[in-house]
Amino acid sequence: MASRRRLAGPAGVDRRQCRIAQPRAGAQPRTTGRLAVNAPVPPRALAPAPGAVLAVSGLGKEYRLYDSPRQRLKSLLTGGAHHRSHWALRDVNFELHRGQCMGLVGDNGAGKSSLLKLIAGTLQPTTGVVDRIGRVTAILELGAGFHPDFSGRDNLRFGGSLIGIDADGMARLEDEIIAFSELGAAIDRPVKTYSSGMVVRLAFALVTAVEPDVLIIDEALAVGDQHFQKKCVERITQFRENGCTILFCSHSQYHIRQLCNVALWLDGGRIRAMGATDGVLSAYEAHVRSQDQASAAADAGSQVPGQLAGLGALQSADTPPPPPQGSRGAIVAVSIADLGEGDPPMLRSRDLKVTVDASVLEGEQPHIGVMLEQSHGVGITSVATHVDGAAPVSLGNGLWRSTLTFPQLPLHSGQYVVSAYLFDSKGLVVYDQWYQYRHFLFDYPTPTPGLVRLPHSWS
Ligand SMILES: Nc1ncnc2c1ncn2[C@@H]1O[C@H](COP(=O)(O)OP(=O)(O)OP(=O)(O)O)[C@@H](O)[C@H]1O
Repeated sequence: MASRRRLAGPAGVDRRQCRIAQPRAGAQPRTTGRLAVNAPVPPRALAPAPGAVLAVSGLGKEYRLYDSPRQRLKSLLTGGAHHRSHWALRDVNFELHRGQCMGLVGDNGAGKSSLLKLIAGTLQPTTGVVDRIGRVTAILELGAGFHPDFSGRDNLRFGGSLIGIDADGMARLEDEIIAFSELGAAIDRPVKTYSSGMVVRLAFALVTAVEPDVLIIDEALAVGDQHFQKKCVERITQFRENGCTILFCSHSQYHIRQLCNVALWLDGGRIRAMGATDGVLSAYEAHVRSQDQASAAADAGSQVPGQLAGLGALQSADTPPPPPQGSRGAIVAVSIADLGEGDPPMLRSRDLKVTVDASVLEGEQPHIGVMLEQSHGVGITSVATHVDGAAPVSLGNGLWRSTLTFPQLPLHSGQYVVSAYLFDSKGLVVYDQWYQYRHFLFDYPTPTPGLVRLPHSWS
């Protein structure tokens, strides 16, 4: 079922040993459409190392920018260079093995989507190679490949053929795909009558109907309602447990921490860090915080020192945020016991006791998480009921409560902030979050340098 065809939206390629670009030593630039394909000799072996299912070597992507359509036409007709060059990716190298799940993070414009499209094969590299083994399925622009005048069912058959599901395969899978999409009778209506959520459900159900060897997901969890998100995360988790290799790009650090064992941070088209998820995300979060503080300082005017401006911006978050739209649950209150007066208030107790109240739809069993940070954004700890084998207590009428206690809070004097999270029953989907909601001061009588007071002994 090898196929070189591409679906403009959800894309899939079913190939054994699929290679996107073959570099030739000393090759002259070859022009295909607008893209010059001139892959220099990559720094490493071309074939993935034993056990690797994906190898990216010396990968680069140049976009050509024209000032006007006229310049573009002139360039095509004369072959001359009438463009400005923008390198979205430069010299990207990594390998992924079977069962690895890699989260991709980076600022807007860092090159994440370009990298995923190059790996999926919907974009050609300017330099370097991508070597892949087995069936590669990409969930990029969900639903973009559907024809609006055809019914959902017709689109399934057409779209399925593009990702390597033949007529017999589709006959076997159709019922399951329609059931997952929950479209019911609407499956026989033209796609142009669907809401965007319905299109997304159909597209996700189709492209994940057959488990791939490599699954590429670009922000798929950001679309659709929470019920759909939950089903997506469960399916992705199942694939991961079965040994599928996953590349997952998301602005949700929570989902990356949940799903991925390695992470890659792209910065200005280059790899800034790659390795165990926690280390890479911590470094990336510190970078995001320093950017936030710099822009808060700029907003607050030059008379406010940088860090104080950042704190001011964080404290204004003490107003409860509105519940997320179409939500299956929402946090309704977050309180800290024994707070004094002042802004921020002083914690009068030695213990930190945080109570989170949440409301969820009937039949839901939620979980609750709490994150504690220094107020200028240095993380201290995150805990959650599902991780600790605990559960919130039902107060009736869909209301739930968890109280978290840190006895003898082992921190030094300083200003701290609490964030609260509401999760689904498996701790996979974030229903609601009150990020950096409650600030407080803590006073420890003996001033010593450091972040925490760890239990310790001398000998
Ligand atoms: N078709 C294109 N033509 C020209 N420039 C492009 C094109 N697609 C992307 N770019 C540029 O390449 C850079 C990387 O874009 P890309 O979409 O890969 O980044 P990203 O990390 O996915 O960003 P975001 O998080 O905002 O989606 C950006 O500067 C972008 O403007």
